[in-house]
Amino acid sequence: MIKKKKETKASETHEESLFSKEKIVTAMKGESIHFALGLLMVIFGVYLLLAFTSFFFTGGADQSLLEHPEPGELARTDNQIQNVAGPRGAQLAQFLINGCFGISAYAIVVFLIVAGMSLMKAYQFNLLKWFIGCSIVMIWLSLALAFGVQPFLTDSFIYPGGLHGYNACQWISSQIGMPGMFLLLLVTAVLFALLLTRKTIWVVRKALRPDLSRFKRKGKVQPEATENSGNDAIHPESAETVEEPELRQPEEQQMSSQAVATEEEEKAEEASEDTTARPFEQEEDEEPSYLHSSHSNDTRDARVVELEPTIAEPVASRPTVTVETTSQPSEPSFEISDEIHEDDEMLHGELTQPYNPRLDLEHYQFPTLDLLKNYDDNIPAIDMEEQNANKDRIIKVLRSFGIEISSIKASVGPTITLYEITPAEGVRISKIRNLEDDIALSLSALGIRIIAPIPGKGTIGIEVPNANPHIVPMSSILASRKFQETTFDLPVALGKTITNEVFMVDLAKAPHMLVAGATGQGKSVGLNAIVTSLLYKKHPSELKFVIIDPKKVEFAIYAPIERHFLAKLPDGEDAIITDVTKVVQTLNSLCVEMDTRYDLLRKAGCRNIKEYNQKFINRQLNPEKGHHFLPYIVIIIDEFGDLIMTAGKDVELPICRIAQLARAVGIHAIIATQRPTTNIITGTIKANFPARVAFKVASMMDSRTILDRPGAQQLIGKGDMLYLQGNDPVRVQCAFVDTPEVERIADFISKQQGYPTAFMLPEYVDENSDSGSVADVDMNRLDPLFEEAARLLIYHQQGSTSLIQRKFSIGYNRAGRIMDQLERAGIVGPTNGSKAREVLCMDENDLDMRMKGLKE
Ligand SMILES: Nc1ncnc2c1ncn2[C@@H]1O[C@H](COP(=O)(O)OP(=O)(O)OP(=O)(O)O)[C@@H](O)[C@H]1O
Repeated sequence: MIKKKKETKASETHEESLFSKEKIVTAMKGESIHFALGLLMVIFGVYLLLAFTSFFFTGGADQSLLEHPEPGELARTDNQIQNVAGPRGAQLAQFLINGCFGISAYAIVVFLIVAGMSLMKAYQFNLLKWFIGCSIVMIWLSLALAFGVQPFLTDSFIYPGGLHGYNACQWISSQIGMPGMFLLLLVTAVLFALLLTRKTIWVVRKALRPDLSRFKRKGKVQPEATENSGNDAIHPESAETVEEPELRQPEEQQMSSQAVATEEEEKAEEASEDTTARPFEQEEDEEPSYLHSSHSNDTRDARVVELEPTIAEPVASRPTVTVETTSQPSEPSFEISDEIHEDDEMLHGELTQPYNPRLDLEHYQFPTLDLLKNYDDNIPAIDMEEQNANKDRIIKVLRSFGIEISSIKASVGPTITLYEITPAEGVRISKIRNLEDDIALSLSALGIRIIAPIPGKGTIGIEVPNANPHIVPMSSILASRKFQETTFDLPVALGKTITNEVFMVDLAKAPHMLVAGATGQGKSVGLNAIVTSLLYKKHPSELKFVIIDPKKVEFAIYAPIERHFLAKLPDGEDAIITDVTKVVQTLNSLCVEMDTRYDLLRKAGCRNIKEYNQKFINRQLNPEKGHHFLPYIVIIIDEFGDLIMTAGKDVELPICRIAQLARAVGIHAIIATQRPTTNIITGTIKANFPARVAFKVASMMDSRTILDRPGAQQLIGKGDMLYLQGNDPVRVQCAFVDTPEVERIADFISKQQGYPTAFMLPEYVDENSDSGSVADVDMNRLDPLFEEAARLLIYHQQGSTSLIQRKFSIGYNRAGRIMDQLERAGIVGPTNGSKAREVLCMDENDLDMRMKGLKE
């Protein structure tokens, strides 16, 4: 029995070996046939080359013989044909050049040699591409020559475009005229060039606009090389596929001068666009010899050292170096990976210029200053009488309390005059401070504020309201050089200081602002001034507002700019949020947005939005991996007190999260309240809103709540405010912008082309809310986008409805339905609070199987 088994086994082994021998023989035969065929093609190509070239010199003499040969004349040994390729070569040349394609028949020679070399495996070419390329060149050139050259060679024996070119050209010209023929040739040439290299785009652009400067990339990735490189190292046969010697340079070469690098990049780009391979000898010459030494049958000394200079960008320019050592007895593989962050990859190809976020709305015009009211005529001259009277009174009052002063200086602001007093020697500052009320009484004016001492100076300030205050028009602030030339990321022009200086803050640095003031003291105007100054400086692609207006009327004027500057929830009907439940959802959605942005920043290796956007602009981040230009988001919440009263912690918690974390990702909050009490402006909120704006408040307590000090109760209203950031508050007269002005600005913007919708915030699904069960989802009527959506989520490994919405430009409801179907199909997991759903399908194969199951 055992013996029988052994016999069977032996015979099987014998058969196997025979079989494999057969296979080898067949393979060898196949290879020989290919080689022989290739050789024939090359030789035939060379023969045609000789015939064609000789035809140009001898064709005239041979013409009559070729066209009217006596029977059997050409077959005779003493034929009179002068072509070096003999009568057959002359006939071929006569047929292919004059009879068919003219001079462009040389394309046949090129293809024959290319195809032959490829079959012989001397060089590797993509034959289909070469075939199509040669055919197009041949046909186009024959037309072009017939069109452009033939008319000038009327008495030559050669038809430069051949009969084909001549006839085709005649017919097309008869249909579309000579100019039409010319344009047709031009456009087909450009399209073909585009097919060959994307550089054509640049060349055409440059031709259309010569002052265009090419964005010099510092480096780029050749994704094909990156993807293949790992395999190349493991399978030597993959070395026979397309190789890019430039991409496999040793490190020193990588570090060569920028000029060389740029040249090489261009070469590499061309190489990647052209599938033409390099000769194998060339590869072996250029690559380190050990590159091909692996994976022979003898693995004892196999070493693979692979250099993948995937990225030539300076930060990530270090190539991944993988050293794999295998030996007998085998040693553990050893890998040194000087990792390049996946998202630091630079893109290449058609991306020749920095990304321009404004390009989507490239014709967008910023609002003009003439939309604002001009109050210039109203500025009153300094009332010297008033100034002298105030000075005398101050001196008199102080004297009556035994305080002598050595000098007094007045700075007249728009609504307040600051009297700067230098006390005589030996006068204690606290004494003056204690007399604040008495001085105010004797000056019989409200709103006296004593600053003792003025920070950084040894003087005491007494602020006295002007008898005739004048408003600070928004136009004067926005027209100021300071605003016009600002380099702030989010410039907020608040008004003018007491010394008539334009007062501006950078909201990006603020980074969150608390605005308080009793009713009617200028809060709404202040918020409008903030929004207006941002609208005058920012493009719709760079800034989005989330406006929360529980009073429902104050901010309705911004509704028209929804598609330009507003952000809203995917299912939000109005971009101006007035409903408390929507407020909670929106704030939570902003937290999701914040988390997503942090994720993007982390992947990109950036610390803040500015760095991130800069990288994106430089095309160092791959949009395919979810990267996109991030606009700043400014959240404006009016009547915050009302919200806290109705929604309490539901509002406070997300606000605090945003205030604590969102700065780096470009989300900034401005909250305004009439009631600056401690139950509304809690400790946590205060701690996270370092920039405070106080309009006049009702009591000293309120002032303390908002500014941590008294003073705001003494303001005079109408936009008189204190701005605190850091230690000392600055008194500012807020710029005035009234409703018709804002309406005009909104109208100006809304009339321009905008985005299709408002900026969509990510969805937020409340874990506790009663959402419909997925069991109810109808799987018999799958959405037409179901499969594509599944592939998208699998690719990104992120189960996000907003991703589906964005990619397919569909509404929230449809995206939500698709998501429910995906959950039901087991492709994504259940909702996961504010996070994206888990994708349960690992790859496309898995999906294909599930899809099959669904279709059955
Ligand atoms: N910066 C300013 N310059 C001149 N006048 C101003 C300024 N700000 C406000 N005012 C005047 O004060 C009035 C009330 O201002 P605003 O509507 O901004 O107050 P508010 O604090 O928002 O009040 P509420 O809380 O009741 O909405 C304005 O109609 C205007 O006449």
